[in-house]
Amino acid sequence: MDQTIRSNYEAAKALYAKHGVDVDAALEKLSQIKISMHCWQGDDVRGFLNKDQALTGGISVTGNYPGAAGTPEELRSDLELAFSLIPGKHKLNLHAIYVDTDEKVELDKIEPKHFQKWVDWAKEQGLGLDFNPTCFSHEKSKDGFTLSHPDPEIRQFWIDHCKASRKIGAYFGEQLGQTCVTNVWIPDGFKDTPADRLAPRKRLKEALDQVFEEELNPAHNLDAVESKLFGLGSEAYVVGSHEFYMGYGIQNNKLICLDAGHFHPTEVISNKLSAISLFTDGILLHVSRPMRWDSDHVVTMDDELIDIGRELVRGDLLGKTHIGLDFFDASINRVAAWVIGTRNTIKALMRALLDPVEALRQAELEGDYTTRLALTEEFKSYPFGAVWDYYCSKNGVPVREEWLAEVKAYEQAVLLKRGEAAAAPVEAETNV
Ligand SMILES: C[C@H](O)[C@H](O)[C@@H](O)C(=O)CO
Ligand SMILES: [Mn+2]
Repeated sequence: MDQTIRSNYEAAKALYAKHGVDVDAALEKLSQIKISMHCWQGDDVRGFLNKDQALTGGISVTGNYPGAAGTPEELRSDLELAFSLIPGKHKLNLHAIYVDTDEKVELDKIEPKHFQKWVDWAKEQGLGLDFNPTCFSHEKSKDGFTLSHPDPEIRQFWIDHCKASRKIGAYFGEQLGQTCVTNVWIPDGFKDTPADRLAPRKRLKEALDQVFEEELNPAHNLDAVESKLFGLGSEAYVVGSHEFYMGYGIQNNKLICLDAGHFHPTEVISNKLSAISLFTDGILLHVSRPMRWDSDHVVTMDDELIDIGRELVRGDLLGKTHIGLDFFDASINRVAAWVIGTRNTIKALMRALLDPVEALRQAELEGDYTTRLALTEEFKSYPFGAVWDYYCSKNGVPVREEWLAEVKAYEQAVLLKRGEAAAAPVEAETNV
């Protein structure tokens, strides 16, 4: 290891130790945290099942940066580069549309065998896998409803798809020896004020009961449910709202998924963690960055990311929280997007682990809010960068912005040589 990195680390360690922070122990803890990196940043949420199908479901990717992955091999190659630039061993989060098979298979008929190549690859790479049914970008979701659709046949199609997805999740967990989280998110909702808010929610509740009917080994698969406030074309009403899934998750022992972009603009998920943790065995996060709306910008080191890290550490929630990422930006190099967002998430957790939590708690208990604020502010300029450099170097990944040269070289050698079709911009869809 570079001598400057080591000596900067030693100096930083001594400073943190003055406030009772054991930096080596913090890094050991950090190395145990897995981030579930989402595959869909690599190809603008297209997948390989119906590649020509427009992205629907009220989500949107904008930008036309060249080099989007067009095949599973390309996506895996891009992921390998991204993971090689991120410290630690992590997980990959797959969506059902990322099937890797020559067979023409429908969503309600997918099986573990259609994902075998992903499993083999994950084993080889030492990665865990998470999973999601894809209840959008499909002919049967074109009018904006899936599990809560009034037509029982269409509803059944999506129920069968979600059931099939859970079995794939369980297969991932069993094969890889790491629990898979299978997260159900559906776009169902109305553009304008509904006449009946209750009926679709009743249908969704009943559909979910069928989806989760079969008991699966929780060591292999854990189910999660993800709420949303609104989407493009579902501005007035979303069937699977936060209150709906809070109730469903708590009543049925499902992980509640909190996506940072799925709430009112002044609402933050960091402030929900401690409350939800008191009533559930586990939580799933979709760390994202909303800008004015659920825009899924790449995660940066903003106040909310720092607060999410703090809440997980201070509430001792790391053991029960599954940390997933959810952003998709097609206006910048997609591998860089993964690296920036994932490194930031890990770095925010490291910063939280380096906070003088005991001293802050003590000050708060004593009503000494002056000390609480003073320490919090001073720690913002403590040398966490030196600790981060050491952690990256120790984990054999590039220090500071050195990773960018590798991404740029890959862009020249690989990404820019890919077909133009793969890089065409994806337009926003609206349910009209
Ligand atoms: C592609 C994801 O499943 C999707 O982004 C979902 O998690 C979501 O957040 C929709 O807004
Ligand atoms: Mn999400």
